[in-house]
Amino acid sequence: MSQSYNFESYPPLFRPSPNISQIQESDETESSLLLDSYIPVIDYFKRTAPIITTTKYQDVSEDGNLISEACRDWGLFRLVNHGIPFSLLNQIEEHAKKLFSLPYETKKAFFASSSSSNFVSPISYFWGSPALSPSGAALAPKNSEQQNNNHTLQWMEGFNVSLAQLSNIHYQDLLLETFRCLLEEYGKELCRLATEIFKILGPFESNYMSLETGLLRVYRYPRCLEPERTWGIDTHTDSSVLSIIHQDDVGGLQVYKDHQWIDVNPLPNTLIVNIGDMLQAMSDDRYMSVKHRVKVNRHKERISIGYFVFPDEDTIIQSTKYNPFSYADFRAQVQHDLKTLGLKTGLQKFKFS
Ligand SMILES: O=C(O)CCC(=O)C(=O)O
Ligand SMILES: [Fe+2]
Repeated sequence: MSQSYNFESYPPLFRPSPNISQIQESDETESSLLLDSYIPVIDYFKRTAPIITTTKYQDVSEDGNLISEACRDWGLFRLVNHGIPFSLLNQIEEHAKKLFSLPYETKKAFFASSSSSNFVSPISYFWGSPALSPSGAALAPKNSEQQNNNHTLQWMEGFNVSLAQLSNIHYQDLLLETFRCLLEEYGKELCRLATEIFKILGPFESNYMSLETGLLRVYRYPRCLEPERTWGIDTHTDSSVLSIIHQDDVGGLQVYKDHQWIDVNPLPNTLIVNIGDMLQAMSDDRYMSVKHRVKVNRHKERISIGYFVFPDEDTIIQSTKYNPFSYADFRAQVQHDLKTLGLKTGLQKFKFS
């Protein structure tokens, strides 16, 4: 069943233009390829179990374990039995829905940092592009709120949450303060998971992943009248070491594998773990950062929560495949590419020629 629209809460570019008099409700159903049943599912309690024989993993190395095989084959896996209470995930989702349904102007104002009072909000609001400047400011089109003249516009809005700064402040508003506490708790859980997974995939230098850099992204992908012409998030790889995603039951995430796009259909109480570009480089391409994208939906909005963790920004990453670089170098390159080309070229720029 379709949800009702709440256009006031949408960034202006996401509202239908006045000359569309009627919202078309179509009956089309997406054909799902069912290939997602091949995506590796790891039980957290059996995470380091060696793979003996399965039809999916023919080429098992001697030190093979479930997680490293999945990261080598797919660059992504589903994690079940992760120990994060279902109720915590539900509550974050519920609070996020309430916040996203506030008027657009209120959301912008709620999370704005104030230079007069030196207040820097650890939570910022953004829309139209997942890319932010290093200071956390949104890169969404600034002067085009009434007109869609930006072909890179992506159909999403979100809250960007710096975990290192989240415990430094308390919001006066009860909804915001509860949201902050829930995110703080969730952040701790994800630090625990990321640390464990990083250890299993290593050994790596300890500075190659710095929990201090951890951030959460809480996304809403609003309903879209033309889902075939728009992406929630277009094809990309994550710049992180690791990314851990929780999605609601709407679906839309797709992963690229063996020349085809596969729906990562939602499974209850399951997290999705992605390899990012940094882990690809530090593992000498043993693990690959996986291409993925997010579709939008005509009938339902979608909520997802991503955790992203990066290397210490000045640590030099040594690799047999890439020129030595720091995460700060990589991020500067990405910002430059986004500004000049409108897309991220990523690790390619650092590869030994
Ligand atoms: O919303 C999702 O499922 C994925 C988000 C994502 O790919 C990202 O933030 O990099
Ligand atoms: Fe991503």
